[in-house]
Amino acid sequence: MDTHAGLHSQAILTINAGSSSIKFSLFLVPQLNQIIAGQIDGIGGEARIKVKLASKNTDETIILPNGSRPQNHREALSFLIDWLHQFAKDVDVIAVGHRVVHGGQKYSAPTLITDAVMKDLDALMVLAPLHEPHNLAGIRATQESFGGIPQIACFDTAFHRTHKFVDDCYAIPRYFYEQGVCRYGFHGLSYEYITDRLIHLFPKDARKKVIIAHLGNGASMTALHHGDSVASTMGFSSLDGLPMGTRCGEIDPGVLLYMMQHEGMDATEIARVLYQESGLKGLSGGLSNDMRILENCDLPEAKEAIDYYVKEVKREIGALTALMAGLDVVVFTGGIGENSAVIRGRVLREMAWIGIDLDEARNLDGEVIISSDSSRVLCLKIHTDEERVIAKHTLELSDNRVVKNKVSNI
Ligand SMILES: Nc1ncnc2c1ncn2[C@@H]1O[C@H](COP(=O)(O)OP(=O)(O)O)[C@@H](O)[C@H]1O
Ligand SMILES: CC(=O)OP(=O)(O)O
Ligand SMILES: [Mg+2]
Repeated sequence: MDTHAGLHSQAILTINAGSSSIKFSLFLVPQLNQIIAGQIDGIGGEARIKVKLASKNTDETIILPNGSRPQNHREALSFLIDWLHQFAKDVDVIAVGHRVVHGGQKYSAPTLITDAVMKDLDALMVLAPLHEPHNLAGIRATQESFGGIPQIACFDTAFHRTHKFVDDCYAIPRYFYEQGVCRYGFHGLSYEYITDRLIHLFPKDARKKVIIAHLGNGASMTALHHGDSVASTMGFSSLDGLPMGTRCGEIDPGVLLYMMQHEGMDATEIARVLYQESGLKGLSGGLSNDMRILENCDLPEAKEAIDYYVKEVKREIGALTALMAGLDVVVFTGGIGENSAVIRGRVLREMAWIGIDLDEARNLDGEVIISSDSSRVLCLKIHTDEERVIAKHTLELSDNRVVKNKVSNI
């Protein structure tokens, strides 16, 4: 495989270590042309590496042979780094940017990673157990493999630090808030990318009252006014809000008390059920966490899981609209938001009362504008690109570091 990047081209590597996959990209500097985009998934099972080379404009999937299949994220990361050293040997990686899901209250912007930063992030691991441990493992793996080059953490929570206190707190004793028990909101890199695209594509609408629905394996929605996040459906952890592939979404805390008091479940068991056995998978009776499979299944449980999903998306659009006192634009993004005309269609048709007029043909064709020309609310489908946001911040911060080093060395 040849990246056609040219010998000793300089590039930024981005790593987005998720709950079940590791996404990676190489961007040439300074223009940030993406030369490789890829993903390792099926970690622990039949691991595959999917690669898209800009030079070929094709997707290639390599099913890893039995002996070399990574069994966990650590093995997958070391496999990925070896693979990159081999297949992108014409490229010099000058900085690595990482998606880090949780930045807590302290980190409201991308940050150059130091030992002190890693110590802070280690302490946040408990708040995002499905993501943060993998994010930090990714950082450690690239620190070992790429030596002293700058490593930048880009936080999912940072985008939401514009919320007012009442949109961030829970109605529990105030000292919990002081301890950091508050609504953080996630998927911020995706929201940042979509906000930039909106400003570029629809400058007159981008600063109005906007809801972005990031519907992927993890899912959340954010209300934006004047381009700033005012509220989001995910809260303290990545469990809250919409139902997800395997996560429950909003739930009465009384259910957790019931699980403890009547089922004798401890925190580890409850966490497993809420993070890994719930959502679409749980409601479909264990059928699948994948919307594609549920959409193509005739069993009533699959239908009910989709009905619940659609109901919750509508409910949250209503709630966020109420908080903004209006709605001008709805954007769908993420794996489900971008690819499922069924889900987009159902949500938008059933919300016609709010001023939405869906254009069925545009929706089926997956066009960017999916509402009719006479719709009061503009409805859009926009592909998200968290990796590009990471690369942009990594370039900015690593450039600064190079300049600073030069200055301090004089
Ligand atoms: N054509 C499709 N129709 C319905 N759902 C889809 C389609 N393609 C992908 N999806 C959904 O998108 C999900 C993955 O979304 P993605 O945003 O890539 O996930 P992640 O949160 O892991 O980044 C899959 O689990 C699947 O349910
Ligand atoms: C925070 C979160 O839910 O992330 P993902 O969608 O990658 O699972
Ligand atoms: Mg995602």
